[in-house]
Formats: sequence, structure tokens, C-alpha cells
Amino acid sequence: MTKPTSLTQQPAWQALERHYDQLKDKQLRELFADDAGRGEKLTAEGAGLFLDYSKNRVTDETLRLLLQLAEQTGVAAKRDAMFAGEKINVTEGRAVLHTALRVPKGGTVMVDGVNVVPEVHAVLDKMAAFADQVRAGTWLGYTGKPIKNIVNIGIGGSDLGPVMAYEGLKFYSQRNLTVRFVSNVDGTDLVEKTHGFDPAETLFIVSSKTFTTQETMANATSARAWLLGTLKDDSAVARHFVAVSTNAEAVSKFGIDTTNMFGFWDWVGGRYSMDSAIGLSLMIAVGPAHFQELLAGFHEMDEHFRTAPADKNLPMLLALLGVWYDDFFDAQTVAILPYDQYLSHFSAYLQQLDMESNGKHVTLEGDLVDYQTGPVIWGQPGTNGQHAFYQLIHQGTKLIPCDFIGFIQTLNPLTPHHDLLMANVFAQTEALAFGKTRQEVEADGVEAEQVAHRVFEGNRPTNTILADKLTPRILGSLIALYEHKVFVQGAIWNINSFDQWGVELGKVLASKIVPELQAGAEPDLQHDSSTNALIRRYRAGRRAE
Ligand SMILES: O=P(O)(O)OC[C@H]1O[C@](O)(CO)[C@@H](O)[C@@H]1O
Repeated sequence: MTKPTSLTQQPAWQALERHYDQLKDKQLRELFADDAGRGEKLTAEGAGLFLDYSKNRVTDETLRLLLQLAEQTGVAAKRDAMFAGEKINVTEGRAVLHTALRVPKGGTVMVDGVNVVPEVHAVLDKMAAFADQVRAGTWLGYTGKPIKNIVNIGIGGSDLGPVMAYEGLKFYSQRNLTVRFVSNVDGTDLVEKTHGFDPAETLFIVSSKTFTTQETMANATSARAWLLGTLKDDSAVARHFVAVSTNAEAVSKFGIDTTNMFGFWDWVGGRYSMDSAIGLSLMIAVGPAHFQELLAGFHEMDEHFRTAPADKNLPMLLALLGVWYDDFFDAQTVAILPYDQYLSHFSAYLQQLDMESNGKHVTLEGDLVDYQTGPVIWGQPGTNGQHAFYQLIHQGTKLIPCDFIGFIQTLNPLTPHHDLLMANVFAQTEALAFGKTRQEVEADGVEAEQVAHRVFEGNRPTNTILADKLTPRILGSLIALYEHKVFVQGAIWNINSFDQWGVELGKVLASKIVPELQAGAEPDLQHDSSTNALIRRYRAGRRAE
């Protein structure tokens, strides 16, 4: 295999380094003063989303060079390879085809010579039939009572997507059903999430791609014990447990009838799986029609990403701006700031999507990278964050590029809340970009020794993403926007965005330590002195309980 030119040797990268030296001290104030039309020019639209990226520290030249970098690193060809089902997840020898999950009926996506779209829709139809039964109260529990409570048991991609979208689309959900999500192996999670539930009215959805994940299996086993503690008959499991997995054998071994299993495929990565059967809990909550709308939004963004010219392509632009700060300004983090309470879990969802995908230190060829890869993703919904961490973004010493996400219409029109909320979006991005100069502070008549504290340097970059209203379709398109942003960045950095070996070592060590915590006699501990001492201290504490 011939190695591609190393990223830092690409002409566009080197030109960007030189360009950075010229631009790094340039103020957004100047950039806006130089071009009265900047705020309208540096925008793009697609799949129901409007992006204003004018408040970024870029000029036409920066954008030209970033687009050149995308070209020189072959982003378009890599994107086409993903959509075509090539095995771009090279360390696991798999295709990466979450985009096939939202191809409309009648479409074609070939994997190993088979069109997978009919299979995708067969599973969606099976999910819809089941969801309709649960919603109508005709899926009866073991004692003949209809199901009122749904508990999704899963972790990582088998939890974060469904919980984020369930919260995101709560407005559209059937309110007589209570839906909860158990993920943590901490028993508190299961105990608290089943608190107050009648087992005879409770359905567990065990969601796990592999059906071997320690946390999920422990929670599912304890949930079954909780159920049988009341219902006292193993055959009750069939009415109260369904599974979502790619591993039919393990599902059956756990005791769930595979007719109650909803499948998906190894070409769907965990963090890209919320629009597969992993979204079953969401579909039950919001109904199959809204779920279809969500898929349509994903697909619309897929098509935009596949076909829009690079300089108008939302995922491409977001990704390139991210690379600009990450690799040239050395920004370590990105804040995701949705101004919508329904998106309270959106940043947590993006943490896995982005950090598990692009938290990599070697290239596709296995060489150590000599540039920064994925940033730390974090955030909170506005306006809460403003009263917590925005101080540091405005006046701290770190550069934190932010994505502000807002909606023109609210789902809950309670005068004057929405105008207050959105005024804060516009005010924050304005304040971050333009700050407040010493002269302006002095003009306010502030005492001389107080002036420095009240100066805002500004020049803090932001993107603003606006959509008309938070609908299932818009949510789908927003998620796909970030999926593809992560893809483009991974393509530029020449890393594999689709494996996650970094989570393995901890898993292996934990399974080794579990028996050491549980052994009756003092085990022969072979760890380092810190780990040995911590284990001994824990064991001593447990004996004293
Ligand atoms: O769906 P599973 O197989 O239980 O895996 C859960 C999660 O564990 C991981 O493999 C590692 O954290 C994620 O990629 C995945 O989403």
C-alpha cells in the first residue's frame, strides 16, 4: 500500500501555516469593518438548516486554503467510498453505512453484492408494527395488563442517541407512556429508573450491538430478576423483554425469544446507530410516522453532504472551520450550545459521536500523527451555561470555538420566553465576536482601576445554526450534519473514525479486577502499588460493612 502524503506535507497545510501567521492577530471587528456584506456572505443553507459562519476568524483566503486542504486530502473520494459501502473501517474490515439506514424504500445500497435497503425497511416495518401495538395498549404484559413503562437498557451508542432524541422529540411523544433509559452499571441507575413501576406494566428493551457489553448485560440480568421477583414465572420474560442487537445467538442465550429481537448490521457503528433498531424506544415514544420523518431529515442531510459544492456544504464547512482552530490555533475544545431545552442531551450525544470517532493518535497506516486530531466536545443548553461557564469563554485565556444552535419558532409559545431565549443567542455571539474595548468601558465612566476587569477582548469564534422549528425532520438533519462533520475531519486527519480500540484496555482490566474484589481470600494482586493498595482498601471497607 502506498502511503499518502503526510498531512503536514500537503501544500495547502503549509500554506495554511503561513496564512495563520498573518491572520492570527486579526480581529473580527476588522474583518467585519472590511466587508459590510460579511454577515450575509459567509452563510450556507441545506436540509432545513441555516449556518452563519461569518463570526469565524477567517478570510476568503482562509476558506480557499481550507477547501484546498479538503481536496488535497481526498475528502470527496473518501465520502463517496463511504456511501458506496467500501470497507473504510480498515481496522475492523467493515463498511460504514449508517447512511443506508435512512435510504427511502426502493433505494439501492450494495454491501457484499446484496442490496441492504429492503432488509433495512423490513426491520423498520417490524419495529413500527411493534411500536403501534405498544402505543395502542394491545401489546399485553404477562398478566394481561397493557404496557405503560418502557425501559431502554443500553450504553454508549445504544443509549446516548435514543435518550438524546427522546428528550429532543418529547413534544411529539405519547404522554401516557413513561420512557426511561438505564445505562450505568451502578445499580442506582436501574433501581431509580424502575422506581415506582409495576413490573406487570413494564417493557425492557435490551439494546446492545454486541450483546456482550458488561454494563448492559448486568443491568438486563438484574432487570429480569426485578421482573421475576414479582411475576414469578420465567415465561413472563417473553412479554416484557425485547432485544435490539446484531447477535441473535447471545440474545437467545440470554433468554429472549429471537422473534422479539430487532436486528441491525455490523456496518452500523454503535455511535451511528440511533436511526437503526437502536431507536426502538424512541419510535415507541414518538410513533412510527415521526420516526420516518426523522429518517427523512437524516437522508436530506446525507444528500446535501453528497451533492452540495464544497463551499456551500454544511458538514464540510463546519469540519474545515474546526480543523482551522484545532490544528492552527491549537484550540483544545469545542462547545456545543443548543438554545432549546429539548436538546439538553445533545452535547452529551455529540461527545461520543465526535470523541470516540476522532480521538485517535495514529493514521490509517498506523503512523503516529504529528498534528492535533479530535477536540474535546462539551456544552450545555442555553441559557443555563451562561450562568456557569461562559465567563471563561468570554474572558478566560483559552480559545473555545462554539456552535450556537437555535430555532426561529418555539414548540411552547409562552410569551415572552422565546424572544428572551433567542435574544441571548444573538447577544452572546455578538459579544464573543466583538467584545468591549477599553475605550468603550472608559466611556461608560468606569473607575480607572476597574477598567481592565470589564474589557472583553472579543475575537472569540462562533457558528450559529438556525432552523425554523425543532421537528423530527430537523433533528435528523442536525444529527447527520455532525455525523458528516466528524467524517470530514477524520478524512482530513487520515485516521479511522469508525473503530474505538481506546475503550478496550479499561474493559479488559476491569474484568480482571472484578474477581479480585469478590474473592473471599486475599487475592495475589499483581498490579502496580497504587492499584494494589486501592483494591486492598476497597476490600477492607467492604468487609467492614
Ligand atoms: O451496543 P454495545 O455493543 O453494547 O456497545 C455499547 C458501546 O460500547 C462501545 O463499544 C465502547 O464504548 C461503543 O462504541 C458502543 O456504542
